[in-house]
Amino acid sequence: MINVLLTGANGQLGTCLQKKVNQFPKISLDAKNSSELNLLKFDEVEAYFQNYQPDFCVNAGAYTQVDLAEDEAKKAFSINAEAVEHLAKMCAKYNCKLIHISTDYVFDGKKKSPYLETDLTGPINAYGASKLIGEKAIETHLEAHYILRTSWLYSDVGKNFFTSMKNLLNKGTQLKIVTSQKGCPTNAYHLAEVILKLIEKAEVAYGIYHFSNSEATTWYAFTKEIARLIEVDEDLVLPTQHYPTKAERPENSVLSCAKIENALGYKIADWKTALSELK
Ligand SMILES: NC(=O)C1=CN([C@@H]2O[C@H](COP(=O)(O)OP(=O)(O)OC[C@H]3O[C@@H](n4cnc5c(N)ncnc54)[C@H](OP(=O)(O)O)[C@@H]3O)[C@@H](O)[C@H]2O)C=CC1
Ligand SMILES: Cc1cn([C@H]2C[C@H](O)[C@@H](COP(=O)(O)OP(=O)(O)O[C@H]3O[C@@H](C)C(=O)[C@@H](O)[C@H]3O)O2)c(=O)[nH]c1=O
Repeated sequence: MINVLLTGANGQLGTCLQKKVNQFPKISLDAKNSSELNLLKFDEVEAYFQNYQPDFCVNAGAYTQVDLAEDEAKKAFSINAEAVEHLAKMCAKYNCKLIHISTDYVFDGKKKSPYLETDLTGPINAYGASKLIGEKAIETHLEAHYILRTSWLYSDVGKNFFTSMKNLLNKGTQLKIVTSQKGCPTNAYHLAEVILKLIEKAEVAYGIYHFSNSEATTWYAFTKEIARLIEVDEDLVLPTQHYPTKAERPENSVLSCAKIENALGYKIADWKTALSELK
């Protein structure tokens, strides 16, 4: 068996991983939520590694509130950077491979084509900056790492863009949604599957990988498709060039995902197909 520690287990991705893992009989997942294993309690994290010596750690724990991070930067950095640095050190000390999740928001969004893993980063908000420092800490302290950058993650679990829009549309709320940001929505179950395949496959080269569903869209077109799928009036979704938010978002969030497709021999689904699975 491959013994895997899952941190942040009650979040969106953590929940999807727990629902998917039964399709991977060689993987034994020890799922810990934030109260069972708080990444900020460094002694308790070390005690876990000392006692259980997992083969892999999947870190699904993070501070993910993009706008609030502008006012709570200290908190965002402590979870997304300092706790991640400690986790990487523990993985190095106890010979554990780390799969860590990062974001399209490490880029400034000015590039005119999809972002490659090797492209220059340049976050334009506090959340993105905190996630980038987390990435750098892993690269500094641990060779045996996979950093999976993903974008626009959604599912039927908890509060995310898909569930929020679906709830509002079902109540007949008129929505104004931005057309000025481009990206690829990612079904969190697909990301969970890729993570589990990565663990199972074992010989994939360490480093940074991008993963999202394919075909670029906008938040507006994504929301229109949600409306179509749940069979509410699509005219409830109106386009807007600007939607005021505390944090700035990158204009281009599209990630090039060929590296992971080739490494895993995995055919990435397009975002509309992936979305239709959640109907
Ligand atoms: N959501 C998105 O659109 C995207 C997410 N990502 C990245 O993907 C990963 C998963 O995101 P997602 O599942 O959506 O996020 P969620 O916000 O749904 O889940 C994050 C989880 O982290 C937990 N957590 C927070 N602080 C700690 C801590 N100190 N110790 C342990 N756990 C903690 C939270 O627990 P609690 O609620 O109890 O605090 C929560 O369960 C994150 O790394 C995120 O940055 C990347 C791109 C897009
Ligand atoms: C609610 C709402 C948002 N918007 C805009 C605001 C923003 O520019 C865009 C996306 O909305 P949100 O704020 O919900 O999404 P946001 O929190 O920016 O989502 C991000 O989360 C983090 C964790 C990531 O890592 C990113 O990949 C990305 O998924 O849509 C509208 O245009 N109309 C609306 O009614």
